[in-house]
Amino acid sequence: MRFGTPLTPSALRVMLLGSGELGKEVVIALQRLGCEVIAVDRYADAPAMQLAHRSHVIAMTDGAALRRVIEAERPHLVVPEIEAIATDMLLEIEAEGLAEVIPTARAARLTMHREGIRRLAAEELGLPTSPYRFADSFAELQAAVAGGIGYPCVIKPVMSSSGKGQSLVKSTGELRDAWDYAQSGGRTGAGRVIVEGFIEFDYEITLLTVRAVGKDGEVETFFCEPIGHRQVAGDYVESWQPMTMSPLALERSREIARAVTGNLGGRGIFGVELFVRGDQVWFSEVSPRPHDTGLVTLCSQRFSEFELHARAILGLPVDVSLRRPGASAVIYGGLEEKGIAFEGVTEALQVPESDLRLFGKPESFKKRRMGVAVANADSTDEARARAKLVASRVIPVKV
Ligand SMILES: Nc1ncnc2c1ncn2[C@@H]1O[C@H](COP(=O)(O)OP(=O)(O)OP(=O)(O)O)[C@@H](O)[C@H]1O
Ligand SMILES: NCC(=O)N[C@@H]1O[C@H](COP(=O)([O-])[O-])[C@@H](O)[C@H]1O
Ligand SMILES: [Mg+2]
Repeated sequence: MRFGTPLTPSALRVMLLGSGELGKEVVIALQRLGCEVIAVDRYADAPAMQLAHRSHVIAMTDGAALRRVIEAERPHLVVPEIEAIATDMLLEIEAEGLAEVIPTARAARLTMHREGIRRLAAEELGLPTSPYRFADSFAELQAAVAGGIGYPCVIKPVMSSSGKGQSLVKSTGELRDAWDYAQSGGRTGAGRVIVEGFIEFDYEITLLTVRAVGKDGEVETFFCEPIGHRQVAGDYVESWQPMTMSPLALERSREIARAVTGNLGGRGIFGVELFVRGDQVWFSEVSPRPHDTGLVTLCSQRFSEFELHARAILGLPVDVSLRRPGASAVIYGGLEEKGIAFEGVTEALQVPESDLRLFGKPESFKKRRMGVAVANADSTDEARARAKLVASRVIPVKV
């Protein structure tokens, strides 16, 4: 990769498809390494757009619109930041050599859709997963549950994230509402759902896995320390690193992560989501990009997951070492308002070893993630208490 000067013909141009809080940190990391960054998303003034050299608002699921913006900007690298993108067009763009897609267009296509990644993991790679079926109608959903998945089960749109459209269903009476919610709650509208058998896990982790060029010039796999996290209604509320695991569970987690990221290929960071009970490990899903639970690495690692992503995609060496135990806690909007303000920031940052990100999203929703608190301590328990205290002191208010 040749590093140049932004806004001149020598620039190394990187286009982000998706410009949320995760992309914002990637932009910072890329710009520190002298890249020219173009941010794209479905709405104006998205967090990463507020920093990028240029930005574009398009429907990223519209292939023609995606091609137009890539042809106009001619980025060297195209970096998906969200799953809802016209990934068939990314395959074409990669095949034509128009731009390099991170980590690969195939990885973006398989993971945008729960069916693609689930069939790859369970049916091709033979990895342990929850039992699952797909359904295109309420009748098919009923048949899938009656035909073996049973209760409790989890129902999700095939294209969604952060728990959007997801329900935990405990009995037949709740099935209709779950179907309706999956039809209205996904990121790209109605359609197919996955129904998964519920895994009674002891805990769940994200294993950040980096594919980056190693000492001998070949792509190697690096594992960050596991991240523990807690989810409410399918959305992450807090995470911590390192998560203590049995040696066997950690080894199995790494084997699964190596298998799935090795198949997806390319360079970059992957968030491999795993459920753990005792020494047993199940693959849940994978993001071929930074992961929300990995926000904790802003304080816990030598290089955050965003810096690691930037380094890996630019072909630079990585260092995945932990710096100090840390934790993150989400700050929700709590309000349905545009241009909200935040009170209590001074008090929040009086908590020892703490820090804060306010993402700058132009509009708040009750359950929209608007910021995150991070904190370090000697132990993850103490770091969690600190991060939660910081988050609780930040109060979103209407202006
Ligand atoms: N089959 C399952 N058994 C038990 N818990 C589950 C199952 N599927 C999902 N969950 C719970 O719901 C959470 C969110 O599920 P999942 O990761 O599939 O959704 P998502 O919308 O892709 O979330 P994100 O985008 O934040 O990763 C999981 O982290 C887990 O806590
Ligand atoms: N679990 C995936 C995830 O956390 N993605 C992050 O949330 C943003 C969308 O937020 P929004 O829905 O508030 O616009 C995405 O752009 C990405 O940064
Ligand atoms: Mg998930």
